[in-house]
Amino acid sequence: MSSSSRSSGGSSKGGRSKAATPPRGSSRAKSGSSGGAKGSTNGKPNPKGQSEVRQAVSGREHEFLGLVLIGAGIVLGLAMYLDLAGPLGAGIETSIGWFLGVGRYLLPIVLLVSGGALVRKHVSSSPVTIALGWGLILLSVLGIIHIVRTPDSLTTFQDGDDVTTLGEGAGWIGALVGGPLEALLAPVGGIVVLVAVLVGAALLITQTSLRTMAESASRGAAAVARPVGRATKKALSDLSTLSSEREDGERPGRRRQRPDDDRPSSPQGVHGEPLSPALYDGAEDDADIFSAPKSAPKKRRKKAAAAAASTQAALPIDGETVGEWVLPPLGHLKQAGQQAINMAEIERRGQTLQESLAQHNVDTELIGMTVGPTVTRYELELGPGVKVARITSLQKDIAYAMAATDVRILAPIPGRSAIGVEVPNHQRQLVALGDLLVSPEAGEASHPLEVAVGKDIAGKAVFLDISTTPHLLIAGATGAGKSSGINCIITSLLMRTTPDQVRLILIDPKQVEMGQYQRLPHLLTEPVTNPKKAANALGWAVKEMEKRYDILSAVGYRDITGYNEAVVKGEIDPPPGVDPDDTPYEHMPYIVVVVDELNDLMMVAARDVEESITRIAQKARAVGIHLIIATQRPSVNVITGVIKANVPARMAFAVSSLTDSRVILDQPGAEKLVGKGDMLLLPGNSSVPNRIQGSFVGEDEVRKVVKHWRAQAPEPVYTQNVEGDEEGGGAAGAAPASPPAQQMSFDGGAGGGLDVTSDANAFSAGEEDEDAVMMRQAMELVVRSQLGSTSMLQRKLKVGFARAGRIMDLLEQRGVVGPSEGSKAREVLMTVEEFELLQQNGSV
Ligand SMILES: Nc1ncnc2c1ncn2[C@@H]1O[C@H](COP(=O)(O)OP(=O)(O)OP(=O)(O)O)[C@@H](O)[C@H]1O
Repeated sequence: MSSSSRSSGGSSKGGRSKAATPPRGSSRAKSGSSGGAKGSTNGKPNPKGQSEVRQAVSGREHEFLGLVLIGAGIVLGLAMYLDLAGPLGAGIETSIGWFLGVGRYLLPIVLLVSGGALVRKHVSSSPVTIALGWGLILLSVLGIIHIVRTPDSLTTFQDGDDVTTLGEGAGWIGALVGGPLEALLAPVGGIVVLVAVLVGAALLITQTSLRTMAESASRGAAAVARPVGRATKKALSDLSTLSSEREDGERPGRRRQRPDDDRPSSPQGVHGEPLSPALYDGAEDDADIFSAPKSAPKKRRKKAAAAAASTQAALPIDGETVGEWVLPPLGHLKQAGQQAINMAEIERRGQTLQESLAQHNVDTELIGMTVGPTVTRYELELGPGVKVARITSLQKDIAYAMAATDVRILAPIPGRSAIGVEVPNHQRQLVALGDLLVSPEAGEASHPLEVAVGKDIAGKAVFLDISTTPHLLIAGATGAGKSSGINCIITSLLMRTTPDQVRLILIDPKQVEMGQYQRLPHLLTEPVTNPKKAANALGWAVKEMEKRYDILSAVGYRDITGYNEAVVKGEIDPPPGVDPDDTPYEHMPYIVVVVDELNDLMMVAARDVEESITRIAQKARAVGIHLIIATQRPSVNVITGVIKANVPARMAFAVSSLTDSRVILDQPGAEKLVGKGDMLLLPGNSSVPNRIQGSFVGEDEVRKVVKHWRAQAPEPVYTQNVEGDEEGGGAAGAAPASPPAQQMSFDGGAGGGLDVTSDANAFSAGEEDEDAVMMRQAMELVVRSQLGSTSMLQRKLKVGFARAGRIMDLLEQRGVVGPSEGSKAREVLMTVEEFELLQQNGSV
């Protein structure tokens, strides 16, 4: 939304250049007028005073205009609603009434809302667009009122009483708009046209797409409809109860007795106790609004998935429900919204650039300007015979003339006959992660691993698909914005994906950056801070990669996408000799390994770390394991040739030297960046870096998102031995602490324990007692919650996904749950009563 308006406000490509590029003459004229600010006069009276006023107001015009509108709205409101604005107010009301009829009562509200929006800068359009939009809304509303309230509208022009009629209808304006339309298209046709204009005007003001508006409208309608529906349902059921009580004399008594009734026909348990399963621990209470499956559904054989869906639908949050999880609502993230751009100053600087080049005898023409959040790119066309190198040699002079610390020159802009000069803006715009996630580009991002990165120079939101990247190297000097960038990537993943889709390993030798993500259900292990253990974690990822390859090759799939689709469709064909009942082929989530400060790892275990990174980088893409590695020391010791060769995508934040830029990007540029999230992004499939202002997410926002996830899974279930121990070594091939295959396997549903060569029976002799207890617990959990969900078992029993999957299979064999339904929860076939009967018989 904002991106489009900004790029139109600035400039971008064809039309943009025309709109934003002042013709030489006109720019000069503007420059001349603002030149007064520099003290140059042209003999006209008092130019200095004028320019001082203009400077004082410059960039804050919207505030002043907003205040005027608010003032007018208050005065009109006093006159119209309270009759408190004296004779002048009454006179104004009468005159406005002639024109607008009853529509006048809307006017104070429109003025207050527009004024407030202007003052708060919550506008995504120019004042002209807003005025036009509101004007059209007013006209169409008046037209509609006229058609609805004043059927004989056209006759009203002819007799004296009709002035009053118009005043009570939609006024002269309503008559002028609605009358002809009604006469030409009949009332219905006229109303259709006016409603279309109304919607078009709303789109103009909000700068949203029709789709987004329709979605917001349907969300709003749903929010209203839900309580209304519930109230109606309750009223209807009350009515039916009353009528059935009248019909059946015995029933009333029975209903009244229900709380004491021994037969549990409601969500209450036996003896009227609320059905909170004994095995649900106290942590459940922390889950507050999210502990959905607390009350058991009434009916036997009710689909568990439907139960989950219904309980989740009742959650008082707006986040989307995906499987058993609810994504965090967008409201957890702040939005910076549209920020003011001082176009006069931008144009003046463009003129300065052109003039300073002319002073060095370089003939150029300013053909476009693109105002980004951090820098403005001026596009220059060279005069005949002027060499490109002339501009690059004047880099320092240009920076001097523009009073900028440094400028970056694109000579030429790739694919165009133009030179780009990127000059830092005097006033930067904050790019909030929330802005990116509500942008149209976010709607287009469909892959779980598409993460929000920032805004490009045209103000367009940029998403990076880590699945295709497939590994990312982030480098930059200290304070340049690496950690903020990583936080945005992680938070973006947390906002858009569930733990069933993406799992994380966070490696944080700096110890301060990732503590906030502790106890997230997405984590495979708690954030690793010990460099030795971090090397082990990388070694674990290599083993997991190999294991996944084994599984894929055993069942004949080339990559995780095809495999996961087959799992969902139930089309996995196990190899000969493997019993599919014993070996549950589970959905494999993506695994993203984030390393914040590679240097600290390289100092401890350079060889092991390099070997692991290289092996993952070479092969892991197909099995859904991706690396994001950051370092503030972009030296060749840290980013070795081997790592560079295997990690093609680069995110370069500001660095201190050209050499550092070459190490990261294999080209200069990063040394010209201005810090605080200003970056060059090489997505891996191109050698032309894209300049982007990285997004920012505050600690409080991250806390809210993390809290949201923790509430859904109060007890983190970490995979054992991901980090091994300090002595365990971290070599890719060496198993840290040599855990048994069962424990080493990935527990997050990735087919861990799906080692087709291992004994698939989860319950070996030595574990029998423990397993019997666990089976009992699992059965009770599933029956009491009526939710046949493997990941619920995983969470509640604190076991890996593979183990939970096997327990579920045994529950199926015992007739407690139905067969697997892909990613959906299984049907629960046993009722609480049946379970309790079994308990009483001692069969469980
Ligand atoms: N995208 C951004 N937008 C606005 N400000 C930012 C952005 N990124 C970083 N900053 C500012 O820069 C400061 C330093 O950023 P950050 O901690 O991410 O740097 P870093 O490169 O990780 O540094 P170090 O390597 O020392 O940890 C932040 O506290 C923040 O104020």
